Amino acid sequence: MDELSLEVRGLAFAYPDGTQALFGVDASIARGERVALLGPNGAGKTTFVLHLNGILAGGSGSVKVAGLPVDPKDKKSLREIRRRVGVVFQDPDDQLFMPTVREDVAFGPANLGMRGPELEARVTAALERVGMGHVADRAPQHLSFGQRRRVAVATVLAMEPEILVLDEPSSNLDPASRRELAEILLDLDVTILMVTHDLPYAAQLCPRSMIMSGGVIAADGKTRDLLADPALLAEHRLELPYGFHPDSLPEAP
Ligand SMILES: Nc1ncnc2c1ncn2[C@@H]1O[C@H](COP(=O)(O)OP(=O)(O)OP(=O)(O)O)[C@@H](O)[C@H]1O
Repeated sequence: MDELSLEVRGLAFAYPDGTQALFGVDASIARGERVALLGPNGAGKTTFVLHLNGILAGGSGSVKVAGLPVDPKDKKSLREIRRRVGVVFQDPDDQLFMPTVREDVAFGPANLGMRGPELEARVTAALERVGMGHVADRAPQHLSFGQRRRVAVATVLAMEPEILVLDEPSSNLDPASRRELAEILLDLDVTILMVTHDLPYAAQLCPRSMIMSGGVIAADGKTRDLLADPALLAEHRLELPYGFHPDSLPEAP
């Protein structure tokens, strides 16, 4: 098995209207790393993430997930790529559409052909990892936003992904739900790429961060070092919350 969960080389992409969003992105993430992807609005973060499972393609460069190239023309390998790259979207309602939580979490593995006790065990394990076993028989739309986000994480974990990609995981969460999700994520034994504008969350969860700006990776290093560099932050329109000092946090584990 490849030691890299993700390897991106020279990724460039323009939308059909001609907007060039990525200008040659190079990025590698080792298995088991937790990395934050930071950057101002319009930097190209979403465009980048949509290339990781082949939703966007057609530019130049390459993306490999655990050594397997993302090739949208190869339907069989794309299926495997979509199992390996688990994307948790910002809005859980984009991810939850079945009558019960259990069916939502079972949907992906069932699609891969899993049935019976094996499927049940997979669903139970995924829900337990996010502390949501007790809502398995409830309707997703009757859960709180924070609960729905956790269930959305479970739907992805049920696929046993190589890399968990989280788009703004802390958005719309109250402080307690935000902290509880951080504890859950820190406990997972999976490679994580987290797109976020929440710099303290990046500092808490991700030892390493990449700053995307103007369609390239403008900086890549220890989260604490990047956040302690006011000139770098200002250059890329990143701002720490009022009163927040990166030195006040222990380094992410
Ligand atoms: N469907 C589209 N068609 C044309 N241009 C697009 C499209 N989607 C995004 N863009 C452009 O591509 C660039 C990168 O946008 P992208 O959404 O990837 O940035 P982002 O870093 O995710 O921003 P945000 O933090 O606001 O989510 C921007 O210039 C944006 O206007």
